[in-house]
Amino acid sequence: MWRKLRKIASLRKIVLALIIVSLFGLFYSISQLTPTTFPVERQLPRLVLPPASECHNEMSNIRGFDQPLNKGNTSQTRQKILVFLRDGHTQLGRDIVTALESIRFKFNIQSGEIRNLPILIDDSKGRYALIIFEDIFMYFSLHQWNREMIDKYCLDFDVGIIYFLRGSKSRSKENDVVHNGPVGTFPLSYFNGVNLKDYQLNPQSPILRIARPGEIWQGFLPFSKNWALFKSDHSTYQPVSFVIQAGPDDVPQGNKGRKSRHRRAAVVANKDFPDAMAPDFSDKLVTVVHDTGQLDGIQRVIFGSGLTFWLHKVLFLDAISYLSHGKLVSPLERYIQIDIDDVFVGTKGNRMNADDVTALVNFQDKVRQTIPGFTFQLGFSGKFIFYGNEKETEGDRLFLKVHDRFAWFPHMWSHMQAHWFNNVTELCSYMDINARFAVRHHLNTSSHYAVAPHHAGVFPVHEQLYDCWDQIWNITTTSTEEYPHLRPDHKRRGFMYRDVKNLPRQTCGLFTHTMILDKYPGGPEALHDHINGGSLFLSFLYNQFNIFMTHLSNYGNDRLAIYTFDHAINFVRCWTNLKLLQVPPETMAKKYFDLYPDELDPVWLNPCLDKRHLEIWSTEKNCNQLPDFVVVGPQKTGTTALYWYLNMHPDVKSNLPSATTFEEVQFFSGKNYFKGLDWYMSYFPIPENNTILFEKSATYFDQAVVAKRLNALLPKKPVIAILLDPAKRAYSWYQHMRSHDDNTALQHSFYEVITAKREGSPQALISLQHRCLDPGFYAVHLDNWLEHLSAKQIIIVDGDTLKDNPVRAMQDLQEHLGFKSTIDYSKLLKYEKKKGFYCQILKSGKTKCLGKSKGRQYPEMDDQSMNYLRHYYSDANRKLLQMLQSINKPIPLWVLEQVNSQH
Ligand SMILES: Nc1ncnc2c1ncn2[C@@H]1O[C@H](COP(=O)(O)OS(=O)(=O)O)[C@@H](OP(=O)(O)O)[C@H]1O
Repeated sequence: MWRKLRKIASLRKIVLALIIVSLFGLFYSISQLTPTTFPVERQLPRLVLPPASECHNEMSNIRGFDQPLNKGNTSQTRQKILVFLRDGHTQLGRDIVTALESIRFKFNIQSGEIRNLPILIDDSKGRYALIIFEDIFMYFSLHQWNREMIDKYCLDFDVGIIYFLRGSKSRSKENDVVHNGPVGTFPLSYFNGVNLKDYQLNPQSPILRIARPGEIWQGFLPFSKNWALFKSDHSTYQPVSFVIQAGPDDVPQGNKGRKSRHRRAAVVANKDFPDAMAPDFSDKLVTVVHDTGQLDGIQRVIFGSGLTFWLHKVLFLDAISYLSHGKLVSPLERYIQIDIDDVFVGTKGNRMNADDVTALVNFQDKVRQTIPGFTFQLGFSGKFIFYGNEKETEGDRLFLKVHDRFAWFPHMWSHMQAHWFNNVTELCSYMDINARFAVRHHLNTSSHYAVAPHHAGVFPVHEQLYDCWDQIWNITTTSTEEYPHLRPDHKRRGFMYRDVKNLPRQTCGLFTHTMILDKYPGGPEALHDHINGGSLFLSFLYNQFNIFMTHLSNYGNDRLAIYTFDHAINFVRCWTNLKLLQVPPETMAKKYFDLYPDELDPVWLNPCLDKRHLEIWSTEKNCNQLPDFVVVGPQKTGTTALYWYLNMHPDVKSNLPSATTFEEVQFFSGKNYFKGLDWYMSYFPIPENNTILFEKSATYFDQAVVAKRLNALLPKKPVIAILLDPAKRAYSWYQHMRSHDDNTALQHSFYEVITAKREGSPQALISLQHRCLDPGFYAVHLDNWLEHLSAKQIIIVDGDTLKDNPVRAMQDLQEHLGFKSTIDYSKLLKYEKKKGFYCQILKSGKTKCLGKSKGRQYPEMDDQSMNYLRHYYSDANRKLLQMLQSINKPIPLWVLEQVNSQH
């Protein structure tokens, strides 16, 4: 009995103990439910793809972030690179340019044989902070005098040089030819013809900044037989990276028949190449070398191959930063935002179920360990909630339950594209339904960020989208990959329109139709390449701000998006010192435009010239409603007369008049540009067949920004500039201001105006002087036009001929413009003695002249002013003559006279 009782008692104890243990366990589990874990609602997650493994180099970050750069004097050089490229378009040349454009370093290219060096110094400042030679032998084949000039420049301005020396491919057409020999006159030799593997960075190299040593890029390095390997006895040379010789087994098999062409590489014994460079790495070969400048004071980095291998792209940026002493440096911070589009959208079977939502939350928590505060931005279209199958409906419910784990941004109520709506009220009402959906479900949309389905409406601009974004959501930030164009992707940029900041969005390689890794376009290898040093990695490398767009379906199925970003973030972490960060979209936009203020102003493009843009442009719009040519001025050269004459042609139609600036739209030059393309197009009629549209705004010619803008919107279209003796033009402007009762012009003689000292004179006087004199530096302005337009596009009209013989001027012009039918202006124009100018012959036989404000009556210019201006413009006119001759343009008689009179 006692025994029984004892047994029962001990059983009770066990049960009690079990209860206590379970309670402890429960308590422990609850206590562990910190925000970084998430209660898993359903077991059996669908994740089949393995997570990324840890880096090998956790302890090896010797210098950590922001290691000090090569110290040197940077105050005497500009932030620009001089690049010497070989003739023709080589892959390496393109890679260099793409890398520089991607990281947005400014550069000047000199290509082909170098006879004369470009100007290196102006105003005693070095024009370049770094020099790059695509081929080191270009440098050695320079005339000694030029080479010495470059060396002296580098010494005087503390400027470094990057060279590329590629093996057989760079210098000979033969493949697999073993070359070896000295590297020019440097105490350095090279050889190639060896298959290589296992790329490794030298942790001791001071060049490394973005590149983080410690990992080994294992395996065979494709095309490495062409890589040059360096040897030297001199301690000025230090290795930046190492490789080792691959054995025959390391060569990839059956790789598109490549193997058959491989000759067995002769084993290169290290002793054959006495080497002071890498005593501790005796089995290693050096393919990127740093000349520390011990010999001649010039620091150099020499790449033994091109930039095809991804790590060389990283080292290239590091070499630029190091050799320019940090003058050309990209910050280490990389801001990341990952948008998930189409939340609640998607066909049955392609949406996320509850497990996927859980996996997403858990992944977000994991990313937060690397990127503090990382939060996915979810773009929703409320209409389709609960449209999935049962499990997906559960997923939707869980999304709503854990809504506060994410940031939310509006997409469109039913994933509609903004440009389908020309009626703004209708568009806004759809947005409003989505807004009410967000309120109902407490979705946090406080980021003032939105993304338009298919980018529609953002660029090309659909005003209605901006209206409704403002009205319904108070949107301040968006992102698109369509500005200025989708491709090339490294040239995507940001812009601001109607106070909405548009950030460039990057492509991450996940598509709506890609569901699983096995079916990834190009196979899983393609995605892995993309992550491991390929385009996704390069996006992190080159862009300080990365907004990636992904889709809901990529987080269901095999959760390819989680896999992709897990591995991509890990790869960046392991191989670079880049610091991954996240800030809210508005803050990101602010940071972006603080860094790239030049991008704030949009540049309008013709939507019809980009297929993708045309697809997301309202069908009610018509690109034919744009001018076929533009008269650009300058002011007071007879532009109104020309405008009037052109309008007399039955096929030619000008823009409609403006309420404020009359016959001129003045779009490209001032504030009107920010009113957008629709505004500009509204000034043109929809042309009939054969109609030729044109615009004239005399303010365009001398405003530097116009050429770029005009050519962006109207590429290849002709522009017409009228050149009149700049002295006469200046005087005409002065008289124009007097007749407009301008106080300064009334109070000062012309001579006083043009000779006023720029220091100490009243602002109004200086301003009047500028407007009189500056447009007359025709060569300077033309030079700017020629930077953006071809010489063929520019038509020069002689202002004197236009005034004194408009019949001839108009005949010439019609021919230049290639009009199908030309008209005879002698039947339309007649010199009117009383007016002193040509006037239009009316049907009645009477004449009609331009109004009083054109062809004014005023006294002739005084001799003193005339002599002053002759001298003032003498250089400018001589340059104009040279420029017109060099671009094969007819020379106005007055230019010849002015220049000849100087002799
Ligand atoms: N046919 C005809 N009728 C009237 N005026 C003519 C004509 N042809 C050329 N000109 C010259 O045009 C000068 C005015 O130039 P713009 O029209 O370019 O001036 S503006 O910039 O638009 O204000 C104007 O300058 P002013 O003489 O100073 O008034 C004229 O010299």
